[in-house]
Amino acid sequence: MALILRICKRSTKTLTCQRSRQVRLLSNDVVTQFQNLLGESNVSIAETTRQHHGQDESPFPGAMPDVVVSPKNTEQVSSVAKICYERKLPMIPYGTGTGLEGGVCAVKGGVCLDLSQMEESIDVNMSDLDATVTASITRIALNNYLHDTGLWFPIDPGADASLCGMVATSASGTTAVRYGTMRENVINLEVVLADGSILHTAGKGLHPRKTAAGYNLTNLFVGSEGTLGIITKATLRLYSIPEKMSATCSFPSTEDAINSVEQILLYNVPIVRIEFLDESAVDACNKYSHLDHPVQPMIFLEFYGSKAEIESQVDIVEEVISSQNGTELKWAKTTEEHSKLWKARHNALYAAKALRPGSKAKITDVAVPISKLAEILTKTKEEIKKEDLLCCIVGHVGDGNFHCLVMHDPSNQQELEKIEAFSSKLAIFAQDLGGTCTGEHGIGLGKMKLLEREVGNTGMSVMKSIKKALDPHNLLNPGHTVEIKLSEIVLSQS
Ligand SMILES: Cc1cc2c(cc1C)N(C[C@H](O)[C@H](O)[C@H](O)COP(=O)(O)OP(=O)(O)OC[C@H]1O[C@@H](n3cnc4c(N)ncnc43)[C@H](O)[C@@H]1O)c1[nH]c(=O)[nH]c(=O)c1N2
Ligand SMILES: CC(C)CC(=O)C(=O)O
Ligand SMILES: [Mn+2]
Repeated sequence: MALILRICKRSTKTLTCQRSRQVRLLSNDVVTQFQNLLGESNVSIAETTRQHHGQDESPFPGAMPDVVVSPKNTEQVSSVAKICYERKLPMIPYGTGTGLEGGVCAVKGGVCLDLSQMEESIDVNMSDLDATVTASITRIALNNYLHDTGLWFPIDPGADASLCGMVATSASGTTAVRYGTMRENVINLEVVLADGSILHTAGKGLHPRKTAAGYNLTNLFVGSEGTLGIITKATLRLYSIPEKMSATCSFPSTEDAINSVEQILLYNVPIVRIEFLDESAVDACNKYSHLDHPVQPMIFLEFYGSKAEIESQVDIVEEVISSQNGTELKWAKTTEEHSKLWKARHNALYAAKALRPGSKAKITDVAVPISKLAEILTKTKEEIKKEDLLCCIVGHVGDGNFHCLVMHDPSNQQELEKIEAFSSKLAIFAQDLGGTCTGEHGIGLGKMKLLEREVGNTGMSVMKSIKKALDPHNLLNPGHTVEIKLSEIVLSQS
């Protein structure tokens, strides 16, 4: 037991001095081994490269890996994993670094596998409405490729993330209310496991629309945040590109806006996007994206379908919003206006940060059952006022999911503590209302305790058993999501 305690203490120290850590975990011969395998230009120990790969778009301070390798195909990923497994080196998969929960921060050093340099391949089955992509393909690249086919992949987190990274974080975004999240849209995955073996979660080369064959291994990897395997290929559902129209509507209060959303959903209107912005978010977007909306709570809506279908949806929506004191729908009349509207929504993060130049944004991500949305938003607004926070709220309210963007000075400890407390309180509100601490951004570095609170001891112990079964040496993205401690590894091996 004494030995175990000593090991744990040392590992904590390594963690806290990550940023200034000079001594690398790697010996030169490992670097040479990677160079022989991948070619010199695909292995980097340059500080700027390591820094870039140890940081995502979250406010977490980055943590550099010891080396960044750029495998070109699945076999090379597998060979890298075999080396890491043999030498017990941490492996951190890197997609495009747009994550918002510190997922790529190499908190225990190790080998970053930059998958953006993998050979690009998109294999489309038009008649089956699916496509298989390699890990370097981003969602915009896929949609550009598909453009002339009349098909698209609709899951839209705003950022041009890699599709396999979106699988890894279980991403969603503005269109989930109609198309679901990554969870509902992945058919099969190719995954390199910790020891380098290659798994096809739904069987090699298979792409059925449904399956009841054994455990759902595909979904096990959705939201696994690099901690269970390295996703090298994903087979995804495609849809036909519909006709679309967008509009906006302002409300005197948040409650009126949210009541409208609830009713629109209850009337079963097949809305494709229904996004909420509070008055601070409207103000920020007006300034940043040169819009002129009244500074009041708003919803942005998008309708898909034929002219007649859209008309019948709009009839219901107009009736609902007028009963909730909403303004008349203001339509985006041209393609440019349509793009400008959604671009402004997707740039909400940058708009919010511009309210306080030089600030960072703490981003919350709770989701609650729709019936509790008005209640949690009211409580959240009260907290924001009480704590005097500079905060914008945006939300995929059709899914009961919203984000507070709280601007702060990361060097101001007092401010940081206040914001962390606000963020935890909000997550606990959500859980107590039957919701979750993360609708789409993941657990990453900051929400492990909240995950425990959410799934309970038994849930946690099942998650840890899965982690131990697939990654017995805790090499895959250690320090994130579901952590098995050194003591548990030592005990389980003795
Ligand atoms: C402005 C803006 C707006 C948004 C968002 C970001 C930004 C910058 N996001 C978050 C982000 O786009 C989302 O988390 C992506 O899924 C991350 O994909 P990357 O390829 O960038 O993964 P990134 O490289 O950031 O990695 C994220 C995590 O996944 C792991 N990972 C990456 N690729 C992997 C692979 N091939 N195999 C195994 N593990 C892998 C990493 O190890 C890490 O833990 C978001 N998200 C969302 O859901 N809804 C939204 O609305 C938004 N909006
Ligand atoms: C920075 C976040 C607010 C990004 C996001 O999830 C969104 O814009 O919906
Ligand atoms: Mn979002």
